[in-house]
Amino acid sequence: MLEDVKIAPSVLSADFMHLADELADIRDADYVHFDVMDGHFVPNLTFGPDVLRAVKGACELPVDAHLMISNPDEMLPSYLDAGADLVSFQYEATAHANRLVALIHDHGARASIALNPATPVGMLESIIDELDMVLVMTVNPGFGGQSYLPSSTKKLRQLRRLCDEHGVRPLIEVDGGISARNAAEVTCAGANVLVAGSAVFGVQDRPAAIAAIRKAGLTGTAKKA
Ligand SMILES: O=C(CO)[C@H](O)[C@H](O)COP(=O)(O)O
Ligand SMILES: [Co+2]
Repeated sequence: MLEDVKIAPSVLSADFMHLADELADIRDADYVHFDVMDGHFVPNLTFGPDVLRAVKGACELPVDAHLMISNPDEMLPSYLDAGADLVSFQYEATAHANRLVALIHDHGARASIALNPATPVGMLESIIDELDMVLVMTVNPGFGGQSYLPSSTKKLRQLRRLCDEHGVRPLIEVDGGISARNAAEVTCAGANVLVAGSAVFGVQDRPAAIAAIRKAGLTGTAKKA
């Protein structure tokens, strides 16, 4: 059976002055990707829990919160209370990954760990069975509009192998530099949730951009099957 490909446009690249209209434009997507940056873990600052709550109220898509923050242990509850449906925290930002995964599950949300490009997938060996998703950063986090790091493709295959060895099938999300041009490459390597910021919000026709990325991604899925 062919695997589905989910599209998660990142509001990092949206027009913040017209966020409600921007969200209406991506209703064909599967998630809204919400990048939280704190100016410490990454050299950029974006939005907090109140904006997440507003986004949640203005759109019907599940909110896929990506926390690029140094203190997820302290801040995670605020994002869960604000309505995040799926939460990724960065592996590099905590010594208590298991505790955070349990906290997310206790709130009824889905739990994910994000790996920076320099963090090997082997770090997930002892926790992979507990995860609903793994987010593979395909650029160094902090900014939209960067180019896909080619080494990510091999890493996705390694992650797929790790999941196979454990007999688990978490979602595999790729984030950074994804477009219709490389969607097939990443899905063929194992990704099934594609974050796209500039490739969606950087063009006029967002529904067409989402459809093009999905179509290209499905081509890669078919090759893998
Ligand atoms: O987490 C992120 C950056 O740290 C963003 O989700 C990502 O960069 C999306 O933007 P683009 O598709 O333009 O690369
Ligand atoms: Co992100």
